[in-house]
Amino acid sequence: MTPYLIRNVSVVGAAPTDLLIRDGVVAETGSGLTAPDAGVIDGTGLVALPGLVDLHTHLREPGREDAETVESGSRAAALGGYTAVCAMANTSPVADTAGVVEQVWRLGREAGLVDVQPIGAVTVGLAGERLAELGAMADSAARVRIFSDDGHCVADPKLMRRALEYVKAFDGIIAQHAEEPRLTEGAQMHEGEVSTRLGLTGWPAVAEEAIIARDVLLAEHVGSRLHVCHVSTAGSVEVLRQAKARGVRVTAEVTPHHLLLTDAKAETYDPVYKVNPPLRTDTDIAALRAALAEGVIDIVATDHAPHAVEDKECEWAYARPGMLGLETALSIALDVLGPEWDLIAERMSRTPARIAGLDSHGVDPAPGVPANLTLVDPAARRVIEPADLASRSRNTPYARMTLPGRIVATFLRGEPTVLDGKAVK
Ligand SMILES: NC(=O)N[C@@H](CC(=O)O)C(=O)O
Repeated sequence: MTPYLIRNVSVVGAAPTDLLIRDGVVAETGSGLTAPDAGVIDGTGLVALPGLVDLHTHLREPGREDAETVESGSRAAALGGYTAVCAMANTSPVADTAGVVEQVWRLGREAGLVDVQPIGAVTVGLAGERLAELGAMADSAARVRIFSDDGHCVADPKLMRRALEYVKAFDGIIAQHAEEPRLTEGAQMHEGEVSTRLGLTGWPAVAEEAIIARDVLLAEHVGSRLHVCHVSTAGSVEVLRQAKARGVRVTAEVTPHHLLLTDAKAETYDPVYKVNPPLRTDTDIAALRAALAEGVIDIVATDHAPHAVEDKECEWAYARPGMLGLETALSIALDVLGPEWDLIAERMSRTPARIAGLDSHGVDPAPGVPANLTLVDPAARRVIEPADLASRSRNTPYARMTLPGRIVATFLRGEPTVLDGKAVK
């Protein structure tokens, strides 16, 4: 394993230092380090962050390998500065058995570009009718701790209660896609002034807020851990704020796109902007940004949702919801939060690693720490070209936008997965 000496790099925004990476760990830090056998990276002007951790990634394998594979999604993740991703269960077949989660976990190991931690389905086939084999998935080689029917809401309150109770035995988490299905029947976009003008059926904020309110009460009642996926409204933030103040064991994520883009994008009728939950309003964005800074929202998660061209480049009503996120998330965070490195490390690495129980991730580079880290050039600006993305899909909402920041290198257990901004394998 080649050692690497990163010279003069700022670790999470601190004064520049050298970092020696050897045998999978950060071996030494300090100024003027020497290591004749090491590859040298000039870190001047660069920021080293603990490798990013995504709690919400759709890798599409098994079943839709035309849209993404574990390998292509892992490569996209590494290029985005990630060293670990949690793979959502809405594959085909659904990841609702030990066999499927082990398959995804093994494919992640074979790709070797990021740690792939499978998320198991809560209900069989995501159908919302009976619990999947949560215990078998937890006991499998994949050691599943997070369960989610993401893409679907666990709408039945009794089933949600049972799921929360079941995972409590191993300190597991139910990650809820908060969407009351009766309130979003036929929904195409956020319910508001723009949907009224365009004549598209609306997805009201209350459909999300009602489920979060119910679920924090259920989690409180049974004393279990709840995670709320892709929070998108100001009202949801208030429900979460109250729950956290009461000590409910709830964590929440926001996506980069919900921090930046509004429902006004629907006026283009370009389905690249169709997503679940839908893009909301400026008021929601302001509340989400404040909640993220405060910690009412714990983390940024991408909800990277690759879709094949035929599922996306069609009429708005027929297009699948979802957009790419892994290769642009850090740039959007930098754009939205500014160079707040400690906050970025907290929300995109340390806290998601802690929630997911990925102990070797989310730790700031320091002597003896596993070398899972990424190097960012904050001064760089890049134009997003969909054709240049490593994802098999092209549905980025940031096409041809100029975004700040570039991932220069990523290391997974001391091995570079990205060097000079390019994937190593
Ligand atoms: N977030 C999305 O818009 N899409 C997700 C699932 C979902 O949450 O609908 C997907 O799997 O494509």
